Amino acid sequence: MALYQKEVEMGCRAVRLAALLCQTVQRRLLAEETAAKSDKSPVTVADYGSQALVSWALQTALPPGETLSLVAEEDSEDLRTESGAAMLQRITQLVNEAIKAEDGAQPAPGPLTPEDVATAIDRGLSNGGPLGRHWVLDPIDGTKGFMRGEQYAVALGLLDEGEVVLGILGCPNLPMASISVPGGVMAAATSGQPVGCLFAARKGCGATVEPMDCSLPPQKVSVSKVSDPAWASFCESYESAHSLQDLTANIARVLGVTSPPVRIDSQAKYGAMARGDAAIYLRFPHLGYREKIWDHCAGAMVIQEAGGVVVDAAGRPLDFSKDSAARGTAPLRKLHFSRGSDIPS
Ligand SMILES: Nc1ncnc2c1ncn2[C@@H]1O[C@H](COP(=O)(O)O)[C@@H](O)[C@H]1OP(=O)(O)O
Ligand SMILES: [Mg+2]
Ligand SMILES: [Mg+2]
Ligand SMILES: [Mg+2]
Repeated sequence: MALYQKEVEMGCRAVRLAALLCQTVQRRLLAEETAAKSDKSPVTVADYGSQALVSWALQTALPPGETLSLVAEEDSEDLRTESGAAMLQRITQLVNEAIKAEDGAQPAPGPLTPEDVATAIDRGLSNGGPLGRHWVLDPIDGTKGFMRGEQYAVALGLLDEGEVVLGILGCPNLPMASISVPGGVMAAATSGQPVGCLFAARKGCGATVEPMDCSLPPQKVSVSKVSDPAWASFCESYESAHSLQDLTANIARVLGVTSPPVRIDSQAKYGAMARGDAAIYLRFPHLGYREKIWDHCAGAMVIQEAGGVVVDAAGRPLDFSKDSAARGTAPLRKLHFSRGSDIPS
């Protein structure tokens, strides 16, 4: 079997399963399904449920005795408090429903308990690092977009000896049709093509996209061939709190970019760019914010395998292998992306 083929299959199944749960929650998003973490960022039952499902699916796909190493965004601390108990119950119910919907059966030896779900979530507490294999997960990247009913991604990468070897992006609300059309996402969503994309990239093997609903086979994707910035479109965060939009507007102006920025949430931007919907992604977080490896690992791999380049503001490649006590952090304070290295930093 081709290198990492089994891992791609494991990862795609895990991401599809998680996306199923996210779609269920997004359809009936209720106030009580949302909470605020200690850093004040929002978290929903779907963030936790998605992480529990990916962790459970990956662990059960490993040979008996092999332990999963997972670096993931969420942990069960708040769910284990008295006030978190009801949320944990709800997550457990959603997780079991998603497993049943996929398989038509509950897992042996029976439905997962709240304790099983909390344990699955906490499997994401690995520190990662340069040795061995580590899966890297953002169970919902773009939680704010998810809560608005817009774009988000289930983002799963795999590090092997410090190198990213797999990237899988489930984007349940991204249309299969290009969004670089007048009317953008809304127009693409009503074009008759399916909505919901699964991007997968394996080191040295290129990147593919297929509909989340499996209605078409995977097809190869490649980044935009536009080399003149005057014809390039650039994308950035929808949330101005996540990136310095004044700065990116200035950079775009200096480059001669004429079209307005495409603003969508999450690593869905990397997916859209991998198939050429935009040519440049500029991201400059506000001072003091530290990017996490799960926010870029899968997306950067998809872009690289689609022929693009992802670098930090100094033009250096991103390093996802730092083993850190402050889990998951990587030296990505400022990030920009382009097909070449011609953007001033
Ligand atoms: N203050 C912040 N600055 C930059 N990025 C942030 C900030 N707060 C959250 N994020 C992360 O930004 C990403 C959203 O990307 P975008 O801004 O491109 O839509 C997510 O990874 C989100 O985390 P989360 O995974 O919790 O949603
Ligand atoms: Mg978050
Ligand atoms: Mg994120
Ligand atoms: Mg997240």
